[in-house]
Amino acid sequence: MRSAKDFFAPLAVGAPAPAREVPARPSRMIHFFDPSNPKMAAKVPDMVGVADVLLGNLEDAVVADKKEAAREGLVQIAKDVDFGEHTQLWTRVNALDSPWVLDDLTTLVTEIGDKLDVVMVPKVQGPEDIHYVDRLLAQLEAKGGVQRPIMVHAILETARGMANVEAIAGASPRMQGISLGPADLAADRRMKTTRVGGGHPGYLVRQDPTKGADGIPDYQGQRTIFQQDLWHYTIARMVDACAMHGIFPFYGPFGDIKDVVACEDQFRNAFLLGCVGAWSLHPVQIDIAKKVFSPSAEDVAHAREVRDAMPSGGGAVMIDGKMEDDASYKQCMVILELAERLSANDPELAKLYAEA
Ligand SMILES: CC(C)(COP(=O)(O)OP(=O)(O)OC[C@H]1O[C@@H](n2cnc3c(N)ncnc32)[C@H](O)[C@@H]1OP(=O)(O)O)[C@@H](O)C(=O)NCCC(=O)NCCSC(=O)C[C@H](O)C(=O)O
Ligand SMILES: [Mg+2]
Repeated sequence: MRSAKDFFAPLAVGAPAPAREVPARPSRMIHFFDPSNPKMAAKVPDMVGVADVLLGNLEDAVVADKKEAAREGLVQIAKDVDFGEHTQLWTRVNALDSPWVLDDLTTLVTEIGDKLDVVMVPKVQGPEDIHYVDRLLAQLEAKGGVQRPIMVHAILETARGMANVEAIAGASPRMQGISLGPADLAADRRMKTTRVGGGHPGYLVRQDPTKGADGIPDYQGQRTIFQQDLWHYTIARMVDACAMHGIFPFYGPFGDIKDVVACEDQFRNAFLLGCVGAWSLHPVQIDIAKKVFSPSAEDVAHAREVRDAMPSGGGAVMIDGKMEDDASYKQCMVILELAERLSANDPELAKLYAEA
């Protein structure tokens, strides 16, 4: 076991010291692009300032014979594009049991380490996977002369990873956050779904049958059905693990690109449960995430009203017929801090909130 005293010591001589706090930068959407796809790659410069996070994906969705092209493409994009102050550059490397990941990490950290904010690691099974990446990143940072520590983001997409989620969240000061990977997790759990995220019409609760005049339930009569959220338990547990360790939880992909309504619902459920962002797979999902993961003007106005009515943050007051106290004050402060952080990057939001 590592001593708590050593937790913030670099894991290689010459590597930058680990971050003591996770940088709280707006990350409402992690926008995936395939760096080996010339059309997508060409769009990256125009997405700077539009997406909070641009992620060069090297793993699933990139076929085996394009793995090297994707890696080299990402290096070129990172060298050519100025990502500015408000857009982060992330990558998703190949899985730790794949033949590509060692070259992914070696190439990316030594060639573009100073431009990479976060490395997303898929199919993380336990804290041992994070320890491996942590040490390797430190060695490569030292070798490449990288000046600030690259953060690590784990994807929760195996039953074992799920069982170890708290240990994964706390495995290293590099841990920036965790995303739900619903497609791989469903397969690993042997769930009987075939989708990439979202709900399922078969996962439902049905209203009780009404009784006829004879008191006998009418099993064949009209009954409302309520579709349930397949991901509630998983997201809630991931959110708790992240909150416990001061890192950020994210919903992952929503594969039905055309169903922008259900995508917005899925993202909003995650936002309300505590997630700070979601993945966008197609440009159309960027605006959905931006809308959902930014607090509404009404919520910001209400949060301000509560804060102003309780300057000490304590006591109990009535606002619009509802009791507000220390606990609702704290929730309001979560909304206000997020609004402030987003406003610093987004003048339109700043104006909206100022006028709220
Ligand atoms: C889903 C897509 C395959 C759809 O692509 P396409 O059919 O080309 O869509 P459009 O015709 O509507 O595209 C219009 C133009 O926009 C460009 N485009 C599309 N997607 C992107 C993008 N992500 N970034 C930038 N530009 C994009 C197209 O090239 C078109 O350009 P033009 O012709 O010049 O107008 C495609 O969107 C896609 O491949 N998306 C990414 C998929 C991905 O990354 N998947 C992996 C993440 S999900 C996952 O791994 C599962 C998870 O791990 C889990 O286990 O749950
Ligand atoms: Mg996956």
